[in-house]
Amino acid sequence: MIAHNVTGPLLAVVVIGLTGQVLRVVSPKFGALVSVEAERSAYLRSVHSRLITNAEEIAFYGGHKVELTHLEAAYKSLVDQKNRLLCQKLWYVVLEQFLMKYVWSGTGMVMVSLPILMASSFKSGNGTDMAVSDRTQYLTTARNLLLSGADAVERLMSSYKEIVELAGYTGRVSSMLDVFTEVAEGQYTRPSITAKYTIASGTVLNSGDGSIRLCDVPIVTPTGDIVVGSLSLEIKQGEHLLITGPNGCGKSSLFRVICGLWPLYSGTLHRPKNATMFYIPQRPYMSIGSLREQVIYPDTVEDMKKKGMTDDVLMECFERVALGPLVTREGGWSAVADWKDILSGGEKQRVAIARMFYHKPSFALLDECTSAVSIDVESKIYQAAKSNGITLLTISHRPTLWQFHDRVLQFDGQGNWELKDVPAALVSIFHIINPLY
Ligand SMILES: Nc1ncnc2c1ncn2[C@@H]1O[C@H](COP(=O)(O)OP(=O)(O)OP(=O)(O)O)[C@@H](O)[C@H]1O
Repeated sequence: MIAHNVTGPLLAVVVIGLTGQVLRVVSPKFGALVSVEAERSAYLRSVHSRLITNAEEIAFYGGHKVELTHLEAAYKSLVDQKNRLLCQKLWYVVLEQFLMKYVWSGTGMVMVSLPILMASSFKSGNGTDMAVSDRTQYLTTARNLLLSGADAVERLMSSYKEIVELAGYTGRVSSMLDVFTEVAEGQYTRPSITAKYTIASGTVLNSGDGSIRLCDVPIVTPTGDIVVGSLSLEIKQGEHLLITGPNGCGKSSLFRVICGLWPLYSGTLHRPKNATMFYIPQRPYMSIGSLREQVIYPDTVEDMKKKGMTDDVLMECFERVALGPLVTREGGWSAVADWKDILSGGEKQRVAIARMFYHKPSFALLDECTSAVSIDVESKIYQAAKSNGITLLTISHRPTLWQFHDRVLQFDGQGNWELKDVPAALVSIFHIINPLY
C-alpha cells in the first residue's frame, strides 16, 4: 500500500525533472533571436511611420518607388528573421509538445489509474464488485469523452473568433479596393463634401505647348471647404510666377491640385506632357540612405548611373546651394546618417534645392523652400535656377524674391485672387540696393 502511494509522486518528480533538463539542453538561444526580431520589427514600424508623416512630400516628389524599396527591404529582413526563429523553434516545439502531450499526460494517467486498477475492491453503481477490465474500460471511455469534448469546444470557440476577425479584415480590404477602383475611374466621392462639389468631374489634359493652364478650377480641400471658387491662369515656360497671400489662403493647395494630389472637382487643367514638374516642400524631406541618395531622391543610385550622372555633377549641385564643404564634413557621398536630425534647417532646405539642380525640371514648384536660407544665398540659387532654364512657381512672403519673377498671383484669403505683372520699378530698386539682384 505504501509502495502504491509513493510510486505516483516519485514518478511525477522524475518526469518533471527529466522534461526540464531535456528542454533546457535542446533549447537554442531564443533570447538573442527574439531581440533581433524585435529590433527589425521596430525598424519596419519606423519606416512606415516616416511614410505616414511625410506622405504629402513623398507624393509630390513621386518618391513611391524608393520608399517601396526601403519598406520591402525592412519587411524582408523581418520575415527572414521570423523564419529563422520559426525553423529553430520547430524542433524545440515538436519535442516540447511530445513531452508535454504524451510523456507528461501518460505519467498523469498512470498516476490516476494506479489506485483504481490496483485497489483490491471497487464497487459499481448497484454495489457489486467490478472486474479490473471493466474498470479500465470505464476509465478509458471517460478519459476519451472528456478530452474529445474539451477539444471540440475549444475548436468551436477559436473558429468563431477567427471567422469574426477574418470578416473584419475582409471588410477593410474590400472598402480599400472600392476606393482604389473609384479613384482609378475618377469617380472619387466623399460624403462630407459640400453640395456644390459632390464628384470630381474636372478634366485633366496634356498641354501641347508645355505650359500649365487652369480654366475655372476650384480649390477644394479634402474636407469639402472651398478655398478658392474658380481660378484661371496660364503659366508658360520661362514665365516665372510668384504666389503670395495670407496663411491658409490656398497657395500650397494650388500646387496640390496642379500635381494631382487633390481631385479636380470641376474646370480643366492642362499639364505639360513632355515637361517635368518638381516640387520642393516647406518641410524638406530627408530620405533613408546616403548623402548621395538625398540629392538624387527620388532617383535610385541605379537611375543615377543610367542617366550618366557622377558624383562631380552632384558636387556642382551642392556648390550652387553653397553646400560644398558639407560633403567632406559628413565623410563623403556614401556617408549614411539620420539626415533629418544631423542637418540644420537651412542645410536641409539647401539639400532639397540641390535636388532640383540634379533633376533639372521644366517647372519647379517652390513652396517657401528657402525660408531658412540667408537672403544672399537665396538670390544666387534663384539666379542659378533661372539660368538653368527652370521655370519657377514660388510661394513666398519675402519681398526680396519679387524681382526674380515676371508675374504675381495674389490670393486675398477670402477666395479671391489677382494676377499682375511684377512692377519694373520694384526690380530696379532691388538692383540698386544689391547688384547681385
Ligand atoms: N489635408 C487637408 N485636409 C483638409 N484641409 C486642408 C488640408 N490641407 C490644407 N487644408 C486647408 O486648406 C486651406 C489652405 O491650405 P494651404 O496649405 O493651401 O494654405 P497656404 O496658403 O499654403 O498657407 P501657408 O502660408 O500657411 O502655408 C487651409 O484652410 C487648410 O486648413
